[in-house]
Formats: sequence, structure tokens, C-alpha cells
Amino acid sequence: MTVVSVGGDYDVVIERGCSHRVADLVGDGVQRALVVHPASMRSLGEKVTASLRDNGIDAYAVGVPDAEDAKTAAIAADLWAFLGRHGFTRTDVVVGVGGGTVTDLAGFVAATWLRGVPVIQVPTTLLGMVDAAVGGKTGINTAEGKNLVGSFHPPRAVLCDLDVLATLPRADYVAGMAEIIKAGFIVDPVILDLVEADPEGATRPDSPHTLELIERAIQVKADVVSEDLKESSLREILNYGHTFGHAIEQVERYQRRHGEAVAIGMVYAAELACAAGVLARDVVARHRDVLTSVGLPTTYEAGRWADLETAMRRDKKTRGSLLRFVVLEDIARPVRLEGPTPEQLHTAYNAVSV
Ligand SMILES: NC(=O)c1ccc[n+]([C@@H]2O[C@H](COP(=O)([O-])OP(=O)(O)OC[C@H]3O[C@@H](n4cnc5c(N)ncnc54)[C@H](O)[C@@H]3O)[C@@H](O)[C@H]2O)c1
Ligand SMILES: O=C(O)C(=O)C[C@@H](O)[C@H](O)[C@H](O)COP(=O)(O)O
Ligand SMILES: [Zn+2]
Repeated sequence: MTVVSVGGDYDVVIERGCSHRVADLVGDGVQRALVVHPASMRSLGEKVTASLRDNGIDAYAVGVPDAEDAKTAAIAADLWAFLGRHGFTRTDVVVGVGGGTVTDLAGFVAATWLRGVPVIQVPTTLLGMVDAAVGGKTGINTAEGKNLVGSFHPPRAVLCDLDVLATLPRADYVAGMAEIIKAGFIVDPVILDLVEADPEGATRPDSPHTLELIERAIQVKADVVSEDLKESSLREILNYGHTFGHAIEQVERYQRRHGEAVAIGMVYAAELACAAGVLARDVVARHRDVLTSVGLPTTYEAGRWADLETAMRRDKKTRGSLLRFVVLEDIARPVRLEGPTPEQLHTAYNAVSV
């Protein structure tokens, strides 16, 4: 078992089979628990619910729609109604069992119910384990864009049960690698070395490097969020590749996996940094090489600039009319690029578009 402490506030437990430990972690005085899960994780959701009941807690499993369809105001409202009907109080708990979409939703519902009740996250995708479930960023989408409504609400605990990755479709596993590779580019280059040493292994949950990749990415996230929970500055580096990536997701009406969009977004950010004279060409090439080596996309359709730019202006890093990007000066040296010129933005778009 590995435990990563997030600033001493809560632990991320990484261990095969640890999802059965939710009941040990809910804390004293909890009478009710809402276990939120997607259809793909119904069996685990029900198992977690049963173990809570065995411990004398009135636990309820509630299924939500798959993927981004879960992250809507309507689904959050259904869950608030459920909590209200079942008399959930501030000493009760929400448990998210699923991928990043479910942990974002469950975290948001916990953050807003009675202005905040505890949440325990049981991420079941690679992306959920290394990124979404850790750090307390919660939220839902609106018609206008990605994660536009949300709150910072750290979990009480995060349980990464590596056994559950066995059923995750390969494309979803690979999508999670985008956030691991992101952690490599912004902070921890050993991650890039590990992926480059065995790219095929990096696409499988049973490779010799799986545990180390997961631990390193979680450590990067834990270190950053424990220094800057509310994204006043440092935390923005975790948004590397997300300005363009989130715009792709919105333009594609959330039919494209988050990790795939972020992979393209990182190449866009690297090309932008290169166009602005900040980043060397060989580091841009390393982005394409490492992402391609695990099967992630690095290009996007030409002719979509107007829609993408409109979506990028709604990015949370934007200030007034000033677009702001996280870019690299070098590997593990993230900086902000504020107000890139239209020429730089277009040069980068031309470089990623096909
Ligand atoms: N809050 C944050 O800090 C943060 C960080 C990164 C990403 N996110 C969010 O996370 C979301 C993406 O998360 P994701 O990539 O996990 O996608 P997801 O939640 O849509 O899960 C991907 C797919 O895998 C299925 N699934 C989940 N676990 C499974 C398992 N063990 N076996 C079989 N199928 C399984 C799901 O039902 C879904 O179809 C995005 O909405 C993104 O915005 C949030
Ligand atoms: O934790 C963070 O901070 C991140 O930016 C991590 C991202 O991987 C994640 O996708 C996050 O949800 C994006 O946040 P947003 O503020 O751009 O909506
Ligand atoms: Zn992300």
C-alpha cells in the first residue's frame, strides 16, 4: 500500500482492493451515505454501499448517466433532491465511485449540499486516480462550457483501488495517460523517461511501471494543490493543455475524451510557446513523440478556429479580454503566456491542424 498525504489534510491510498475500506474512512457520527456511480460501476457502487450498511450506515447507491452526461445541473439537482428526501445532514457523507466525471459531480454535490458535507472519492479510471479525484476541484458543465460551475471542496479521503483498472477500456486508460504525461511535462520529467522507456507498457494497468507512474502523478498533484488549493497562482500549472483541450471538448459536444483533448491541447500549448519564442522546437517534438507513442492524438481538424477561440475565452484563466495560457520554457519549467498575438495563436493552430 502507498499513501500520499495531501498537505496533511487527507490521504490518497493506492492499493489493490482498497475500495472495501470506505466504511473505515467515513469518520465518526455518520448516519447516512449517498454512493454515486455510473452504470459501468454499478457492481462496485453496490458493494461499497453494502459495506457501509454492514457498518450500520443508511447507505444508498444511486446511478448517474455515463461520462459527461453526469456533469449537468439537472443531475446535480436530482441528487440534491435525493439528499433532501432522505434527510442528509452535515454529518452525513457522499461517496463518488467512478471516473473523473462522477468524482467531479459527487464532489460538487457534496460541496453544495448544506454548503458542504464530506465526500470520499473512489476513482475507478486512471484519470480519476491520478488527477480528478485528488485536489478538491469539483464541478459541472453548462451549455456554455466545461466546468463553468463548481467549487473547491477537498475530499475526506481518496481510495485508488488498482484492481478496478482491469475492466477499464483501453482507450479510457490511454486517455488517463495524458494527465500523467502532463504531470511529467510540468513538474516530473522522470514520468516522461518511464513512458519513453516502455510506451506499450504505459498503456496497460499491469505493466512494471504502472504503480510508479500513478504514484508520481498523484505526488505532483498533491504537492501543487497543498500549496495552492484555490488556484490563486501555482495551481494553474495543472491546467497545462486545458485551454485548447476544453475548447475541443465543448466544440465536440463532449463526445471526445477529456484526456485526448488535453493531449492535443498540450501540443497546441507547446507550439504556441514555440511561436512566442519561449520554447525550443525539440521540446515541442518531444510532446508529439511521447503522446503518439502511447496512442494519444496530437492533431485537430482545420477550419474550427472561430468556435475554438470563443470557447477558449471562457477558460477560467482568462482575465477580461486577456487570454492566458500555461506554457513551458522548458520541461518542468511552466510559465504563463498572457495575451498571445493573433498571429501566434494562428501559427499554433495551423501547426496542430490537419
Ligand atoms: N477535478 C479535477 O481536478 C479533474 C481533473 C481531471 C479531469 N477532470 C474531469 O474528469 C472527467 C474525465 O474523467 P474520466 O476520463 O475518468 O472519464 P469518465 O468518468 O467519463 O470515465 C470514462 C469511461 O469509463 C467508464 N468507467 C469508469 N471506470 C471504469 C472501470 N473501472 N471499468 C470500466 N469502465 C469504467 C465510465 O463509465 C466512462 O464511460 C472530465 O469531466 C474532466 O473534466 C477533473
Ligand atoms: O486540478 C486542477 O487544477 C486542474 O486543472 C486539473 C485538470 O486536469 C482538470 O481537468 C480540471 O478539472 C480543469 O479545471 P478547470 O478549472 O480548467 O475547469
Ligand atoms: Zn484535466
